[in-house]
Amino acid sequence: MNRPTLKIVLVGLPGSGKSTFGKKLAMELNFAFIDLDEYVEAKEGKSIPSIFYEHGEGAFRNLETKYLNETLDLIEGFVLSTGGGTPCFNDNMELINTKSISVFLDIPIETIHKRLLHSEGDRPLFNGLDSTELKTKLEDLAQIRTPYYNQAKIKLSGEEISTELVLSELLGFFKS
Ligand SMILES: Nc1ncnc2c1ncn2[C@@H]1O[C@H](COP(=O)(O)OP(=O)(O)O)[C@@H](O)[C@H]1O
Ligand SMILES: O=C(O)C1=C[C@@H](OP(=O)(O)O)[C@@H](O)[C@H](O)C1
Ligand SMILES: [Mg+2]
Repeated sequence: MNRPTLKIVLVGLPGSGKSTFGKKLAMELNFAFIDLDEYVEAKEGKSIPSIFYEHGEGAFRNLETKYLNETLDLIEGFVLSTGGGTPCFNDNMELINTKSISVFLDIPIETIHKRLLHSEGDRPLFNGLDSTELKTKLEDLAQIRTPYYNQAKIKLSGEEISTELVLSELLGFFKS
């Protein structure tokens, strides 16, 4: 059987579930899965937090763009989960839209806030924030970043996103 060539790129706020849902979507569609943060970490041999803390956010953004280009140029299809900031720097959203079908996971901030309060792992943007500060930071990020996310070809709004919903939106996208 021929391998799929469709490239699906998930965008959205940190905590919207891009990494978790992307892996599930790829598995259910039998597509390859790439998480851009994991790809950067594997290529650089460093964790995202250590890149942030040792070299600064600017250095991370340059690496993110470099590896976004590299992954988008892969020949075979895939589901790619980006980082929350990926679409918002270095004209990355334009690049994503030129080379893939972009999908915005538009999850309510309250849901994201709850998820991140219970989530493990080091997220440099939220390091050391209490619950109230985290909520404010998420609201600030949403205000700045939503105009970028809204450029996605498909927008999925709600608390729970399913593979069926993605497939039905993809069908609508290709028919229109
Ligand atoms: N549908 C979901 N329901 C409940 N918790 C979720 C769901 N999707 C993701 N999470 C949790 O939310 C946190 C952020 O998810 P993650 O996939 O890392 O998001 P992102 O990659 O967008 O930052 C993780 O702790 C994850 O387990
Ligand atoms: O929103 C951001 O700027 C970031 C989000 C993270 O990815 P997730 O959205 O997968 O958490 C990661 O790329 C990095 O910590 C920066
Ligand atoms: Mg992620």
